[in-house]
Amino acid sequence: MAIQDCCSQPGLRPFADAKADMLGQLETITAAELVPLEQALNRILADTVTSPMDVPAFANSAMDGYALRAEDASTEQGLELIGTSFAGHPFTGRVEAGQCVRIMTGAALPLGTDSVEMQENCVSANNRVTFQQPVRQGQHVRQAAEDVAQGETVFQAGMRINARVLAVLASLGLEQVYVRRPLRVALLSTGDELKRPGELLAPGEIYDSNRIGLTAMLDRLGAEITDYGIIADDAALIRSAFIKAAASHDAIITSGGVSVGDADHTKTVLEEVGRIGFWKLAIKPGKPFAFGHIEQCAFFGLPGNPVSAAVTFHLLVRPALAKLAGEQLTPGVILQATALMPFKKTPGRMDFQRGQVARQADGSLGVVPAGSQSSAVFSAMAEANCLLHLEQDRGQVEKGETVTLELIDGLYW
Ligand SMILES: Nc1nc2c(c(=O)[nH]1)N[C@H]1C(S)=C(S)[C@@H](COP(=O)(O)OP(=O)(O)OC[C@H]3O[C@@H](n4cnc5c(N)ncnc54)[C@H](O)[C@@H]3O)O[C@H]1N2
Ligand code: MOO
Repeated sequence: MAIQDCCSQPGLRPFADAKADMLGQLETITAAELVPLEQALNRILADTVTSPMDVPAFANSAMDGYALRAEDASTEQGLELIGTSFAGHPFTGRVEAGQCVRIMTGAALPLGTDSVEMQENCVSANNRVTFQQPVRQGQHVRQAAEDVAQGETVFQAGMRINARVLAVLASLGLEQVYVRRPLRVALLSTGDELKRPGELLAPGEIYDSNRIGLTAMLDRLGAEITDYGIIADDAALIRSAFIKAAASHDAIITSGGVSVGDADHTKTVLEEVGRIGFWKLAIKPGKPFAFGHIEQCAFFGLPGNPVSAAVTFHLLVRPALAKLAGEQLTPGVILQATALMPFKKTPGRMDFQRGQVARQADGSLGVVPAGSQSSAVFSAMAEANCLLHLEQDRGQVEKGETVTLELIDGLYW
């Protein structure tokens, strides 16, 4: 008989249901601004991007060699060399039958030619070039509009501008781009026990690690962060911080104080000054996660346990911020792998255990736990490269069973 999970409780909200409910309650900001490309990295496109031009704008060579008419390549006495086309300095004349032009990679294809042969396959002497093999029509030519055609939709609104997108925007000649304004996010840690790294710890105190980790993730997502620091476990202080932050932010993110202890005020204050969307989910880690609103400001109360805070940020806050920002979120990479060791689990909560996945000698994917699965052990989290998605009703995973997992390496955290 399965041992009952000590922390499973009836009435916890299933993850998928809560997430869908949350996303349904969030409204996307509408404000957009025109920014120079130099400032557009990591911003969200507010508009569809259509190309103002063909890219490339002209047919050009993919090789250093000779431009010719393909059918002329077999001419025994070779072709007359009549000029050179450099990138940025096209050959301006017209090439007639029996003639060719020296051409460099990226140089415009001269009028009258249709193909390029790389110089390694040519012999050039006394202003004549002979070709050692037949030339296929159009070979080594990058045709106009081969990359992007004028008027073509290149990117949809909602795309996050990464370095690759930025380079494409530049290739279209765009100097500026319409993006949504950054989200304004207020961040705070609650807890009498918290000190900033560098401060001396009194007995019973610990360092606030959640805030710097959450700041780093929010930074990577391009949010404008207001750091409210550490707020003591005092309902009045928490209340005034929430009210102040709600007036000028799109979202408030807190960590700690969402459970049921005597010093846990976050959820109670949220109920008082705002509205709770939900509290307590059938997930592990992160059960006491609280979502709601204060006025128009979205509220995300993350549990204090560091692993719970990071995992619920990824599972819930990340998609919520995408909805607020109008970002089309690219789905995570979900894979199946074989458990190379058992993963302890009891039915009751969907469990996002931290794992290390790697390709095995036989080519299959195998996964092992990334150290302790305690939600207080963050060092194991730092070693993980994946999150297992173990269904709510599933029990212990035995060695050899297949599990679903999500890659987390290389993301924003
Ligand atoms: N009777 C019950 N107790 C608890 C339950 C429950 O259902 N019934 N749930 C447990 C679960 S699950 C979690 S998760 C935690 C969440 O608690 P809180 O959100 O109220 O967080 P705190 O109690 O304030 O802190 C928990 C833990 O994390 C440390 N912490 C807090 N903030 C930070 C920070 N910024 N950086 C680093 N570490 C932090 C804190 O010192 C505590 O050790 O509740 C369980 N209890
Ligand atoms: O939900 Mo808590 O995060 O299990 O420790």
